[in-house]
Amino acid sequence: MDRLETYAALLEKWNPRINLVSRNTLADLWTRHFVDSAQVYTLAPQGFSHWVDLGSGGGFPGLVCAIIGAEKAPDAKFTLVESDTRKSVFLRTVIRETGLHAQVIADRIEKIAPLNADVLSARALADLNILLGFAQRHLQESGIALFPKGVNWEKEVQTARQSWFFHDEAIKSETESGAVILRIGGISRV
Ligand SMILES: C[S@@+](CC[C@H](N)C(=O)[O-])C[C@H]1O[C@@H](n2cnc3c(N)ncnc32)[C@H](O)[C@@H]1O
Repeated sequence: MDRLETYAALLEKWNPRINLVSRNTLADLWTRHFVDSAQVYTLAPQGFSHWVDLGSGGGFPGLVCAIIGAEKAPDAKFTLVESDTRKSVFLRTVIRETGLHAQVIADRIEKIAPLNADVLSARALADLNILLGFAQRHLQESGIALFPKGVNWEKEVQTARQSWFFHDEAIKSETESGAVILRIGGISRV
């Protein structure tokens, strides 16, 4: 909780300058962003060792998961990929101020070397079809992808099946009616 409080204070301080979360969700930071991200952590497999969050922005869900992981999985490594330099500086600042075991790669997901994650997350980054391409590049064969998705998730899954084989489970979101977290594994091209 101390780490989350530090994170929240930095977010409130930096947000007017770099728009890490939309201004109308800042008042609702704890539910809309912290709890929403924390629920993703609960779906990760036991004993994971490298969690990669793509397009982290202000750190959701990756940084919140890294904060939980600092206590629940102290040996695990967290990597956040964010191409926007100013947002990366913010993420590194929170990591330093909270003493987390996490690194930030300030580059494009498509450009960097494969990260070999066993857990991969991404919220509000891209269509499932695109996300599966990212997952194929950065996730181990036996790894698990966790993608929060809005009410149109079924359509996204249907479309993605035209290009990808995968098994999926849709877990109801605790924070948004009709939304889910897709838990996906066994990803390969059709
Ligand atoms: C809509 S924001 C979502 C941020 C955060 N995941 C959240 O849910 O609050 C998408 C973020 O992904 C980053 N991004 C988009 N395309 C990217 C790419 N190809 N490589 C790395 N970062 C990317 C953007 O800079 C932006 O910060």
